[in-house]
Amino acid sequence: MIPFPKGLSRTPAARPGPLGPVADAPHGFGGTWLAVGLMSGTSMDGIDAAIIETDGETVVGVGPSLTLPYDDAFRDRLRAMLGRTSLDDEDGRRLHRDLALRHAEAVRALLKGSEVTPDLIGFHGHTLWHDPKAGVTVQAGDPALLARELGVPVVADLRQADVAAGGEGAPLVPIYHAALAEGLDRPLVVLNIGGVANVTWIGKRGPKDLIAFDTGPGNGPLDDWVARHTGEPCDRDGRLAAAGSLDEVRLLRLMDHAYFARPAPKSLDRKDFDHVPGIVEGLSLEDGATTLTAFIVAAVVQSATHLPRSPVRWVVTGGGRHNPVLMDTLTGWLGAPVQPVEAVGWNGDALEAQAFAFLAARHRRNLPITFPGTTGAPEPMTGGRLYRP
Ligand SMILES: Nc1ncnc2c1ncn2[C@@H]1O[C@H](COP(=O)(O)OP(=O)(O)OP(=O)(O)O)[C@@H](O)[C@H]1O
Ligand SMILES: CC(=O)N[C@H]1[C@@H]2OC[C@@H](O2)[C@@H](O)[C@@H]1O[C@H](C)C(=O)O
Repeated sequence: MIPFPKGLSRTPAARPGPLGPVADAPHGFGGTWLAVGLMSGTSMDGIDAAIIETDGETVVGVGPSLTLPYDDAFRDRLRAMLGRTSLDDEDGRRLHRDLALRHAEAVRALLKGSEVTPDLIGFHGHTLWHDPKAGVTVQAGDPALLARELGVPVVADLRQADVAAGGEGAPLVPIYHAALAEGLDRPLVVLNIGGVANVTWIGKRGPKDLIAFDTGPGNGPLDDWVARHTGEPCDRDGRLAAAGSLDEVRLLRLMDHAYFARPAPKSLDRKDFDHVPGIVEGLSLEDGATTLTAFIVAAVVQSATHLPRSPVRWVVTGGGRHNPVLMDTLTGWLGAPVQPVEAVGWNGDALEAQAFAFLAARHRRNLPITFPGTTGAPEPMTGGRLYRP
C-alpha cells in the first residue's frame, strides 16, 4: 500500500444527499434476447465482446466473453483521431468503417464454434470526443455497417439522447450494475477502473436508487507514463508503483482541480488529463508510477464525499483491479472493504461489454437507460438507435 499523504484530507463522514428516483413498475414482457455487447474503452487496449441472455431488466444467463486486442498500428491510428468531432473526411470515414469491421471480427470470434445467432447487438463504438456541456459526444464505428456485416440488428448511439436532453451522456453502465446487484447487501459501490474511473452507488430503495459519475483518472495517465518511459502498455501488477515513493507535493497539485469538488453527476473525457504529464515530469519512472497510482486512489477517496452514505463495500471492476498496489491502496485509504467484482460472482473483464448488451435490450423494451442520479438527465431517459441489417 502507498502510505496515506499528510496533506490530503480523509473522506469526510458520509452525509445524506439527494437520491435518484425510484423505479417505475416493470413493463410486462415474457421473452428474452440473446444479446452481444461490444465496448472499445478509453484505455484503447482492444474490443471487449460478451454475450448475455436478458429481458432488459434481469440477466437470465451470462455467456462467454473475450477481448480482441488492437495491434499497435491501429491503436496509434485511433489515438491520432482522439479529439475529433467529425468523421466527415477520408481518415474519419476509414476509421468509422474499420472499427465496425473489427467489431464484426470480435463478434465472429466470440461465436466461433457455437451454434448461437444473437438476436441483438449493443454497440458502444470508440469515444473520440466527449463534451456534454457543449452538447457533443462522438463515438466512431459505423453501426449500419456492423448490422450488415453480421445480419443482426444493432443498437448504437446510446449517449446521444441523454446529452441532447442536457445530461452528461455518461456513465451508462450503472443500470446494469443495479440489475446485477439485486439481492446483494446495499448500499453497494461498484468502482470501474479503466482508462477513466467511474463509480456507481446503489442504494436500498430498488433498482433505480442510483448515484453515478466519473471519479477522475483511471489507468490512462499511468499507462501513458509507463509507455513513454518503457514502451510497455501498463504498470503490470503494480511492480513500478511498488518500487517507487509517493511525491506528496505533486499529488496535491494533481488533486488541485475543480472537477474533484464539483458535485455529481459529472463525466470526463480522456483529454481532461492532458495536463498531468507536465505535473509529474522529472520524477523517476518508479516515483511517477507511485504518484499516478496514488492519483487514481485520491480521486476515488474524494468521490466518496459525493456519495449519500458509506457503502457496505466497494467492488472493483475494469483492468485496474488486476493491480495489487492500486487495490491495497484503495483499501487502506478508503478504510472500507474493497474487493474485485469476482467476489460477488461477476466478471470484471466482461462487465462493460455485457452492459451494452443489456442496454440494447432496454432500448428494444423502451425502458430508460439513464437517470437523474446517473447522468443528470432531467428524467429517466430511453436512448439508442436501432440499425437493422
Ligand atoms: N495485470 C495488470 N496490472 C496492472 N494494470 C493492469 C493489469 N491488467 C490490466 N491493467 C490495466 O487495465 C487497463 C485496461 O482496463 P479496461 O479494459 O477496464 O479499460 P477500458 O475498458 O478500456 O477503459 P474505460 O472503462 O475507461 O472505457 C490497462 O490499460 C491497464 O492499465
Ligand atoms: C464518454 C465515454 O465514453 N465515457 C466512458 C469513459 O470510460 C469510463 C468512463 O469514462 C465512463 O463514463 C464511460 O464508459 C462507461 C462504459 C460508461 O458509460 O458507463
